[in-house]
Amino acid sequence: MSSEPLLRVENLKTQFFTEAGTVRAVDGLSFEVREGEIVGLVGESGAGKSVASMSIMGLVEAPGEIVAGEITYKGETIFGLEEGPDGELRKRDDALSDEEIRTRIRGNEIAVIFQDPMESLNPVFTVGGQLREFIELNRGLGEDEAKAAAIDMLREVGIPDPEERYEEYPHQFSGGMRQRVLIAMALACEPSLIIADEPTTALDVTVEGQILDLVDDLQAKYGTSFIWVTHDLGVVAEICDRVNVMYLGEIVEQAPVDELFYDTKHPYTNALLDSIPRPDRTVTELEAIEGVMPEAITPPSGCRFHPRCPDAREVCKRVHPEAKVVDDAGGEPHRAACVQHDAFDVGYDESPPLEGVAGGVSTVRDEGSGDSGADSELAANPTGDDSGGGSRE
Ligand SMILES: Nc1ncnc2c1ncn2[C@@H]1O[C@H](COP(=O)(O)OP(=O)(O)OP(=O)(O)O)[C@@H](O)[C@H]1O
Ligand code: NI
Repeated sequence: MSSEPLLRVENLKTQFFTEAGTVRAVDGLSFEVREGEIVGLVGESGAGKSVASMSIMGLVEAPGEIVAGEITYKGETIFGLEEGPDGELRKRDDALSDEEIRTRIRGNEIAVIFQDPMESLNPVFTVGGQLREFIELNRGLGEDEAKAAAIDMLREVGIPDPEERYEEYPHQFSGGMRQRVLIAMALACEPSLIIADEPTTALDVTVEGQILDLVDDLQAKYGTSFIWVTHDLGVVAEICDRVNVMYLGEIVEQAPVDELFYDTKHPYTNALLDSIPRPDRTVTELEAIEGVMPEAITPPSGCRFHPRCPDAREVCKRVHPEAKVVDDAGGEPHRAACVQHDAFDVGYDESPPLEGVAGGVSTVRDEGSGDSGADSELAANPTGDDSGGGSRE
């Protein structure tokens, strides 16, 4: 690869030290974002998408901690660990300080948009006032200039009558309009990267579609890169260039968006695809993925998806696969963490199918079967019982 990516995340591990145990929320994440790209982070609730986003922003709070990995942004190390003289982990000398991240990176270089605009907007101040103040602080503009810039931004994100709306309070805006305000705020400092954490999840589909179109337009105009966090592959299809599918803190598949949809390499991605609405299927045919995602405190041995995987074999209980290149998609690596691919060579083909788990059961349940015995069994005891002999690292 000739040019350095905008953001590079390598082997990132973020854990929460709770009374119940250590939550391995992000467990060895590696991906990159190139200039002008929209990169998806997709997976079910609890996959670690938000914790990954917070880690990149330097916003992980106790009892959470980044325990491994390196994050590089524009060639600069914004996070990195090394072993100190007593073997303890400490921040590397060349990594930015918290102060530098707060003043130089957050907002100016990397901005974030969260799902709930009411958490980011103060209900007692006008929308315009908040946007103006943000621009004043971050761009060093005077009050009048900042106000003009704020009104321009409101217009830019498609808010009608921006001069009048400037004087209104957040509760006077609809959900979609509030989300547009947050996009305006994120764009206001012309950051190179915006991390959007499910910003359209709470909106109805029509409004969601409008916001996605807006982001597409703004992305083309400003060349801003995005990390788009979502549980919805439909959203991914609409705006992402490349996708990372996450399961229990790990990336299980990584590919350009068309490759992911048309040449899916991981059974979990397949299951996610089966669970999105499609015009050719009725609602009763549409099914959620069987079972529930296990807790990140005690992830299953071997492949973490094996207790829910229709393709699982004995070997999947033992071998923990790291995502490997399984296909070359026109010069773009297509990675998957599944031992059924030749790249793994651990004897998947000879390994007997697993009994008592999802092996051989279709991901799409029969209509009306509801919570049948078989399904509940799949959901039960997802951690399995063989903790010995695993090559989990
Ligand atoms: N403050 C915390 N303390 C303990 N565990 C936490 C904390 N924050 C997150 N976790 C755990 O980290 C894991 C990953 O959570 P995260 O919020 O990143 O998931 P997510 O993929 O963003 O899910 P969602 O789609 O629900 O937003 C989960 O198991 C969650 O319970
Ligand atoms: Ni989240």
